[in-house]
Amino acid sequence: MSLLDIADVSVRFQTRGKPPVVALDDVSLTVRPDTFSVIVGPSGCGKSTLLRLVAGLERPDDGRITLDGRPIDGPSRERGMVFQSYTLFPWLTVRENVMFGPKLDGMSRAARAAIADELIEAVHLTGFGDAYPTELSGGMRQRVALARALANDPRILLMDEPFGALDSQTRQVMQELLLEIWQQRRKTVLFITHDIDEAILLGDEVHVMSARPGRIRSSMVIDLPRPRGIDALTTGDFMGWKKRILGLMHAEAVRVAGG
Ligand SMILES: Nc1ncnc2c1ncn2[C@@H]1O[C@H](COP(=O)(O)OP(=O)(O)OP(=O)(O)O)[C@@H](O)[C@H]1O
Repeated sequence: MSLLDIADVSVRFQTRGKPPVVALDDVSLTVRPDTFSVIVGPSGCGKSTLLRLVAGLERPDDGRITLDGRPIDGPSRERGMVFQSYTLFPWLTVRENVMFGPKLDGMSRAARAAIADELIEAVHLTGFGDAYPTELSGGMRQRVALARALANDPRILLMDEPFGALDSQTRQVMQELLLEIWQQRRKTVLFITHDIDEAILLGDEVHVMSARPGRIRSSMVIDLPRPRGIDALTTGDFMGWKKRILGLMHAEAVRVAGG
């Protein structure tokens, strides 16, 4: 049983005076409810394009995408987004940013304040509710973005390289936080990264994409035990998965380089 169904999807971008860019070529994948799925692939393979389709920000040229059996025909807060460059509303405080969706839904002040308190605590930002985004570090802003997406109680969380702009230490802290939140809430997540460690650490399923035109090259179920933490990175099983995915990515890089 799948929640998200991506079936035979292709995307071509028209470019002036040149042949169209085939960003995605016949991509199919399914995401089961309450699972964490990761798409990993080289730069330019179409990862962001795929996520933008699911977000409803773009439409496929061929194929179809359904959530709960219903076609996706535009953005909706049932699909929460956390992107690398996702900007918070700078004129709103942390608390107001988190409460933004529930307020649009007409939720009472008390109910949305309760949601904001709970989520601000869940992302370890207790005490920062009245701060403005400009007063926060990059990692803290991404925590707010995550809390804001969760406040809408989305059917699926779409994350496009959300930690890509962070330094490696902050990135690990964010990965642990996301693992903790996922363990507690079991949201369905579709996460994009080009970082193999991140993909294995977070994912129940990892889909490896080929270089352009983007296709799903291989899909695997990562059976590392949960709950997971950063210490999983050094286990033998982790290394086994890493070797396998590195091999796939390397073969792809060689193919593209014409080797
Ligand atoms: N609007 C557009 N017009 C023309 N080409 C585009 C457009 N958007 C994306 N592309 C091209 O489609 C391909 C896939 O882009 P996409 O951003 O989805 O890749 P990606 O895997 O997310 O890359 P990265 O990891 O570098 O962010 C790239 O070659 C890109 O240049």
